Amino acid sequence: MKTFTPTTQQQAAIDYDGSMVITACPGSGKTTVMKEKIRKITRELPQHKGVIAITFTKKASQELKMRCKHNAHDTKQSFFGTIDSFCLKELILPFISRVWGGNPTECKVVKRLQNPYLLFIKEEYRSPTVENIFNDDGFKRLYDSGLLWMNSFAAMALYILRRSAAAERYIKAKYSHVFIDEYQDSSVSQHQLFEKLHMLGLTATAVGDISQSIYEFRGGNPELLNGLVNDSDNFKHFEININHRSHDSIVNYASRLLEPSFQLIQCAHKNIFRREIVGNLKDAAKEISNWISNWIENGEWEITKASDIAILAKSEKSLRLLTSGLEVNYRIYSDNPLDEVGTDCSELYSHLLAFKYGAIATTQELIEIKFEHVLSRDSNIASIRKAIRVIREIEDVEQIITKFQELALMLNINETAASDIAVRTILQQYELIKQFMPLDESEVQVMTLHKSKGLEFKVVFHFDLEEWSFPFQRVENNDWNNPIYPSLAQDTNLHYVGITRAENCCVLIRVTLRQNSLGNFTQSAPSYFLRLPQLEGLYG
Ligand SMILES: Nc1ncnc2c1ncn2[C@@H]1O[C@H](COP(=O)(O)OP(=O)(O)OP(=O)(O)O)[C@@H](O)[C@H]1O
Repeated sequence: MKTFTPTTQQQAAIDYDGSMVITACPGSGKTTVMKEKIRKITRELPQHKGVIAITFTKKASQELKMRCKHNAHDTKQSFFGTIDSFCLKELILPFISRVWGGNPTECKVVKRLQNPYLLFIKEEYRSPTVENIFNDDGFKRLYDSGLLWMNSFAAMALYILRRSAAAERYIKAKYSHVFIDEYQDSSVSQHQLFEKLHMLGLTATAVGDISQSIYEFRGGNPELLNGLVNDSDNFKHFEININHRSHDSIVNYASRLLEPSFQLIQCAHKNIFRREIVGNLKDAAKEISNWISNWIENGEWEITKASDIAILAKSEKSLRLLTSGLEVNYRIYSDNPLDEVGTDCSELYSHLLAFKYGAIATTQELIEIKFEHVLSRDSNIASIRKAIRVIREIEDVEQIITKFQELALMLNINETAASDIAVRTILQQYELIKQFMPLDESEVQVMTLHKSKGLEFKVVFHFDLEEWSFPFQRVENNDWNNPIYPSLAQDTNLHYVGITRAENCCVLIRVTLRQNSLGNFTQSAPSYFLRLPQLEGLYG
């Protein structure tokens, strides 16, 4: 991490006390600004109050929490977590029984709805809104059947705030501020919840970057961030637009990708390169393995360890082919069989594996992530701790699964079959087990472009830059000569996110042989992204 003296832009955003919206380019220090603001605010708050700090991923929230608490700083009653965990822990579990009766702690949290439950609701909402909850009694039927559907959490939280004065009083009494990071990926209901919290009197801060919007397919809507920028009566707009992370030549390239008339920054060197490698992704991996080994050995690009280097690609399939040819130590962050199950049970099991293999370091950390709400209704903490600790001591696969099932039962999860099978698969493959171990600095980091969001590396290798690989293409009406790019704007943002992860060097790679959907290798053409005229002359 570089030493941090706030710039004038950053300082202005840190100092402003009212509600605000911060738009920030990659590497501009928005996470650091949020941290400084939270530390400043919590210093002044009485012991019984805190701020709500919402981030897009759990990893980001752990990072923000750690940075806010640095040097034993007391964040008081502050909440750090994702929007879903905020809605669940602070509104749904404590208050839903006041509006719908029943006992929410008996309910199961599910990520995906399957039949017959899918039939309870009028349509398969991508991201339900509070209006949907008012107009579709299927949501209450789901709850009455013991299900809490994650996709509906923000809308349900809003529904509770509209119907329960006690919930409103609780939030107003406990929290003074709300922060939401990565606002460009917020859904309509998350946006409405943010506005509701603001209306309740909380000072509200939204932080985001339209150009880093990459989750529209999941209901994210970047226009909501623009809406706040234009709402100058309620939100003062601050822009932080200096990229402190990437070499100026990388900033030039990335900025021109989005804005062909971007005024270039003068720089003596070009640290962004295009390379064409003959062969397929496996051949390319062999070739870059040599470059990587040499660069690590000679400390090129200020690399001090292998984990300073990232290999990014659009698809998981490409990553699998790539890693089959890599001749350096690496860690792949791919979707594992538990991610594919996608239930509350699979999520619990992922955390249990992370504890077993060390990515979650302590029993306390695991309890805070997964068991907190159980403890509030049943303080049998000693037996939970004991059950958790045993996980690290056993090696037999079936014994491990039995222990996982016991812990699942403590969270009212009875259906474990699909996750049991996934754990069996993971425990048979060292590469999958590795995902649950703490970061090893001797490993190059391999992941999809989506997973790289928010991260930074000294060197980035960006693959999949062939036509048909990235951006996504589709043929309509059998017109093979004029395929269309149906998600060009989001794909351009994703390419931008990938490039701007790099601090000192970014290598854009096209392989000459591309694997098609049938698994065959065919001659490739350069990606649309490599043919943009505004990028000519900007790479080495
Ligand atoms: N004023 C500054 N001076 C020097 N370095 C800075 C400054 N502000 C931020 N940085 C550094 O720039 C890098 C990017 O900061 P940070 O991760 O907070 O940016 P971000 O806006 O959250 O990025 P992104 O949106 O791309 O994830 C970090 O290494 C950080 O230490």
